[in-house]
Amino acid sequence: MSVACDIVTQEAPALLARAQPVAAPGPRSVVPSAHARLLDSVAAFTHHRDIDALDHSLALSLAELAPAREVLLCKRTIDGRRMDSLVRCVADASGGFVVGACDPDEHDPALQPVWHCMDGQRSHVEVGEDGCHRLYVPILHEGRALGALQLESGAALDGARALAEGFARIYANYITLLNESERDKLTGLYNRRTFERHLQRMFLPLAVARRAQERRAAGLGTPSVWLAIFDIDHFKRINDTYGHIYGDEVILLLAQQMRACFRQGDVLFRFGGEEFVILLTGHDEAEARGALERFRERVASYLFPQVGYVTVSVGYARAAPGDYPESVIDRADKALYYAKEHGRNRTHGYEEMLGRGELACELMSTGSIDLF
Ligand SMILES: Nc1nc2c(ncn2[C@@H]2O[C@H](COP(=O)(O)OP(=O)(O)OP(=O)(O)O)[C@@H](O)[C@H]2O)c(=O)[nH]1
Repeated sequence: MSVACDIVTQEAPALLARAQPVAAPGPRSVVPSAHARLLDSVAAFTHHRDIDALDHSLALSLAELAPAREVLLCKRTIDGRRMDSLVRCVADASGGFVVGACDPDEHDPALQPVWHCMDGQRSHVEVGEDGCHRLYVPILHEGRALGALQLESGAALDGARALAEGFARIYANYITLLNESERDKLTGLYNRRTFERHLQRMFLPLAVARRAQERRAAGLGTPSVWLAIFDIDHFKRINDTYGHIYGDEVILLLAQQMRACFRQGDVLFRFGGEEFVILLTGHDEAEARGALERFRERVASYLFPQVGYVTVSVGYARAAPGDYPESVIDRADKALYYAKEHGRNRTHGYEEMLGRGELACELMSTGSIDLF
């Protein structure tokens, strides 16, 4: 089986270095015992505080210890309806391993057995007609499948089953803790420190190719990535009038409106306070603007308990491959500032405003333009 992968450049070299085979076994007393190797692997992968690095390390540890010529680690979204991420670790010709992150496609027939393993929540071994042995192990937490592992080998993998199940249990506990650290506690949206990783993911070549393919099938052009920033208008007044508990409830309900309004592939963040960010794709500026305007109107017509009607101002900008996260945030922020300055409850795009010459004039008159 083969699943196309983008190699993640930051992590792979370090992991590859660790994956090189030992040249020759030394005297028996210095060869680490199986237990010591196992503990070493667990210590190595639970050392990571970054989820991508953790996923790579788990796949590599299993490939080395099982041993397996290929390990897939597939995870699904919190609502369980889509695949969220896929990591593939595969043996290369030199005896080492290559680890890469992929853009998962739940319709890919090669991934159906992994998907079924999550639904079935049971591990099992299969031997294919090609003589290939495959072990499937779900990653379970509190009765829910967070994802699944697939190990592939030319030899029987029954002996690796307990090992993979044990790793899956440790991983489930650990990833739950890490997930909590990546989410905003009040809303459950991603927090700011995950933004850079999500922005990079939007530009993985396979993610771009897949979006382009979906769009072509729908008769549309290749989409761009857009970053939008929302800010609740006069939120201080809400807090001052109704108290912080009602203020928090507005934030919570706004996050629910975001989830209900945007598409599955769009990524939602709370950056802090009453500031929210969305990474969304749109075929052109009009499409991105349309999605954001729908959201703004939806919020404006929603009756918040006790507080009444609340509005948001929106600024957005196009994100290009290689953009520094701070630069694209800064562009969207300038458009948001313009929306705030021109009456609030409005949506403005950085490029559209630059095109009309509005933003440059505005920023020069307020003295906030960056010349360098
Ligand atoms: N309830 C609640 N309030 C928060 C939270 N984080 C920030 N705030 C409050 O949000 C308010 C933001 O006020 P400002 O930055 O003056 O902005 P604003 O009143 O929304 O005005 P504009 O943005 O100009 O429309 C402050 O009163 C903060 O104390 C939070 O997590 N919960």
